[in-house]
Amino acid sequence: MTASLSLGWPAPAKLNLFLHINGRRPDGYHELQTLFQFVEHCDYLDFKVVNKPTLTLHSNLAGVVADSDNLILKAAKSLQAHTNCQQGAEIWLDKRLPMGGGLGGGSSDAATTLVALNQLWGTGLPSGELAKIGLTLGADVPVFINGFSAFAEGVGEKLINVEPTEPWYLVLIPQVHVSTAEVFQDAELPRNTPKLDLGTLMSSPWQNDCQTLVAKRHPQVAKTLGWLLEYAPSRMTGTGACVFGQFEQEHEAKDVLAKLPASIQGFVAKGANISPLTLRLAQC
Ligand SMILES: C[C@@](CO)(OP(=O)(O)O)[C@H](O)COP(=O)(O)OP(=O)(O)OC[C@H]1O[C@@H](n2ccc(N)nc2=O)[C@H](O)[C@@H]1O
Ligand SMILES: Nc1ncnc2c1ncn2[C@@H]1O[C@H](COP(=O)(O)OP(=O)(O)O)[C@@H](O)[C@H]1O
Repeated sequence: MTASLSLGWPAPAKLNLFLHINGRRPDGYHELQTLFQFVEHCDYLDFKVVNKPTLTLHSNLAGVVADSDNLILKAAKSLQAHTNCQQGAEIWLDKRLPMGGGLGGGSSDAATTLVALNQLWGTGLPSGELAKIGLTLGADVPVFINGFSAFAEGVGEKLINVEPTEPWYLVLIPQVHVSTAEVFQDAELPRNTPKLDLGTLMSSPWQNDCQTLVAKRHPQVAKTLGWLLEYAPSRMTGTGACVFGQFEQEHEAKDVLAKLPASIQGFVAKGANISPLTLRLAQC
């Protein structure tokens, strides 16, 4: 290990505890009201700062690094461009979160890269500036930079910190890919949930406006959600495909995980209002 190696930067998953679609903007994007909470199940990134502006990414999953569109490299390049930074980095990604499952892993990796390199390069951008850069990479990046559970409006960039309870979750991963773009293009997607104030939303039953449609288009999602609903209040996160059930105690969630048919994968993790990324940054 050398002094320039900085290890164990977490990139947590998020859940959308509710997700309402309030309308469609002229540019085609949808106006949302959603509640984000982190879960203590993370990708991990290690960084080695180098004194030239090269960026290299290694990963335990070959497919992740092969893609030059990788959000980690995009995030690092954007930070270099915004700050004129002449330093670079060698980055190692330990990918543990399923990709494209509505858990926000790619956005979280991007946020962790921005926060960590801003610290390690000494570029000193305030987190509001990092969030603006993050938003150009993905709608969910700002909430991961914000680092606190948040109610979000717009396309997800207007954030108000909130403190929902921190239950244990059993998250199930249906083996099907759900395209976010396809969900938002679907004619049957309900788009007219009225905008409500935060107090009303927090005290009303929580729902995901994409869930009925995604369950109809992807029987695997319907089957997995149906199974989980036998044991706990459960919903889909984001545009799917992952679903989560909520439990008061860790052992209750683990007992249900133990009953999971071999054909479905899942994990148990605690909800967290303070992001593990924020806690890691505080150690610097
Ligand atoms: C809806 C959420 C809730 O967390 O879904 P998940 O991705 O987590 O499942 C996110 O905000 C998703 O944000 P993000 O993941 O950045 O979306 P993108 O991949 O950029 O979106 C793919 C496509 O979906 C459509 N799209 C996306 C977000 C939005 N608010 N309105 C849209 O209409 C756009 O056509 C866009 O080109
Ligand atoms: N570092 C990354 N990790 C995961 N996905 C990435 C990454 N960089 C780019 N992507 C792309 O982003 C897409 C969305 O990934 P992810 O954030 O995990 O899902 P979701 O938006 O459904 O929560 C992936 O299908 C992949 O093509």
